[in-house]
Amino acid sequence: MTEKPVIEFKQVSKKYPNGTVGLKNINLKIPQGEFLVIVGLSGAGKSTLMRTINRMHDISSGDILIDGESIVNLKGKGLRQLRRKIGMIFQNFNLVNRSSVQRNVLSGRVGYYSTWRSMLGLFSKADKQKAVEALQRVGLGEKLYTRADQLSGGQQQRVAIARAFMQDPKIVLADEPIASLDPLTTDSVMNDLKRLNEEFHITVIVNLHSVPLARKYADRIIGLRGGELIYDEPIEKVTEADLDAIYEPAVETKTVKSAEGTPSEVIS
Ligand SMILES: Nc1ncnc2c1ncn2[C@@H]1O[C@H](COP(=O)(O)OP(=O)(O)OP(=O)(O)O)[C@@H](O)[C@H]1O
Repeated sequence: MTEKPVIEFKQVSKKYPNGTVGLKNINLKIPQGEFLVIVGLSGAGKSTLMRTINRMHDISSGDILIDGESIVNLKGKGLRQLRRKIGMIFQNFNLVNRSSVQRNVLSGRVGYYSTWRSMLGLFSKADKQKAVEALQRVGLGEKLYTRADQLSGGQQQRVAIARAFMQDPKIVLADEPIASLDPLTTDSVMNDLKRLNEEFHITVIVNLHSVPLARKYADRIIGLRGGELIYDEPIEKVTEADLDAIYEPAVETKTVKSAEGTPSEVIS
């Protein structure tokens, strides 16, 4: 990789307070503008890995660099600035149901306002216009004044994408963004994410259970198992057999391609 990574994991491990291993010695470099899909069985550590990037989870050892700077000890203003440049999309959308679509989308902007201004909803004219454009970008321009809970699941997720876009993020993390959606809606949500990635060079990291979708949208696929990085390949090199191996039940010794392309033994 010649481009400087926007995100770098250096020997990152995470143990939860109850002793469960979330991540084990992860080394990973993600360049700006990549569409990275994380796959793996349930409990493999996909959400944990994603949530260490915006410090929703703290790590136990190692280091995580964003734009070349360690984020693991950030506090206060530094942490707020980090989170401002990282948008997050959740499986269950995380909208304020009783608020309008406009208010939900504008809330993506709160990192740029003082607490009292954002609590009073005192957003600038420019940001209100930006919200309209963000909604138009996801095909929901006419829903500005609709209450969030009057939208379908797919529409709610697209509002969440518009909200993330309002942050002017460098990175968008999408944690199983399509798990609650039907197949048709799934494509529109994935296409919205891909557009953000391609038009604005935003780094997008998505956790997916669907192998066909991972193949369709990813620039690169990484696989986790038991908190370990067991697979890391650009999409051109990904084979069905590789993906099958990642998804085989964790009962026996497997050989899976490693980041360097050399086979490594994985004992589950
Ligand atoms: N807050 C927590 N406390 C203790 N253990 C946790 C916590 N969150 C996750 N774990 C454990 O850490 C491991 C990794 O979980 P994680 O949610 O990252 O997996 P995942 O690959 O995202 O799974 P899924 O696809 O089911 O969402 C699992 O064994 C899980 O039970």
